Amino acid sequence: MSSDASARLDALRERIDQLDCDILHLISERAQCAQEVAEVKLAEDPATLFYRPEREAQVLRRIMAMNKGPLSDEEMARLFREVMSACLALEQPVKVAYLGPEGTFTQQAALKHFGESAVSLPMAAIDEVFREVEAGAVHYGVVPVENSTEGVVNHTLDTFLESSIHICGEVVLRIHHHLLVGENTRRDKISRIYSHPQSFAQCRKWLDAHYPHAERVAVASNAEASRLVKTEWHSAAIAGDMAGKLYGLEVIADKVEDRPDNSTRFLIIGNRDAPLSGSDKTSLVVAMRNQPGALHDLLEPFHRHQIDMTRLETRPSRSGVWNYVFFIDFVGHHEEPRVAAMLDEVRLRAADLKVLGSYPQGVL
Ligand SMILES: C=C(O[C@@H]1C=C(C(=O)O)C=C[C@H]1O)C(=O)O
Repeated sequence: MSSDASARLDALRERIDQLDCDILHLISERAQCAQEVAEVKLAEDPATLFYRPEREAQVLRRIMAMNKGPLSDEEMARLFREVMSACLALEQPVKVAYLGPEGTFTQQAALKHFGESAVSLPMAAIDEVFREVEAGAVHYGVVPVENSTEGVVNHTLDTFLESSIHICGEVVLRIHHHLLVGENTRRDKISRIYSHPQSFAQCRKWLDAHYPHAERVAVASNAEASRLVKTEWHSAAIAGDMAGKLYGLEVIADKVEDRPDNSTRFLIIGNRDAPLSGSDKTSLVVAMRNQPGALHDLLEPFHRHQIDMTRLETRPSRSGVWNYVFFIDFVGHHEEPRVAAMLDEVRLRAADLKVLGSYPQGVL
């Protein structure tokens, strides 16, 4: 290296050392503020929840709005996500149950939403996640609710019908699937592929084109698929990064999902509603009587109050009273007067109406 370049490098590194020192002090000062916030919250209410979804969403949105680069808004928000996660852990580490096992996309969604300092616990089934939250064994739960390619996760919606749980957040994850093998796999002899049925469905065309003769074996999770591959020389798995890393598998074809925009939406469930964050969504379940015009009656107030509906799902009723059950997501918070007025009208027309929760729109 020339002496000029070497001198420049030294100067830049000295500057970086100084900046790191400043960042360190600023992060520590921020963490102290968070500790004081905890004291204020406790003094107000001994049963307080330290985690505040609406405030976290506001912090991240503000950071993204202020960011001028060179790091992207998403990258900057991801860094601040971790700073907040660590600050919250000083107040109280947040405990989160997710649909396991370890290595699932739901775990990845939990990490994306709560950061690395959260304590996350894998559950074997969606109802178990609900139960843990209801019982107060964890603060929050994370469950998948819809995939852009494969549609809704019916089991999650059905569980809401029988639960008093609130939705207090959403997180959307881009889903990339890879074809993975173990160190003993004979790559030219792959005759069996393991994966979760949803993942098979999301990679159907790719598999038809590249492995038309391999047997497709559906298993309970992509993590389980990855585990099985370790023990067989003629098998591969379709799974995501986390599951592959967990079992030390190697990617032999990456991003094999049929649609490049393949993404899954997850819900954060808890025992309390989230206050207004300024950019919110609401989820409802509505039962209508079995009579002509019922769907029109339900939708008309949304139209008149100009409320933006983002999803409408119909599920078969599980009791005689609820003939039609509709799950509806829309933009707005139930505390906004315009939304409250619309809800009052729908309530009069419906056999039953339950607000599952108003929550900040996914930021990351
Ligand atoms: C510091 C607070 O508590 C938690 C930590 C936050 C943060 O680090 O910015 C934000 C919201 C809370 O989850 C707060 O409520 O302001």
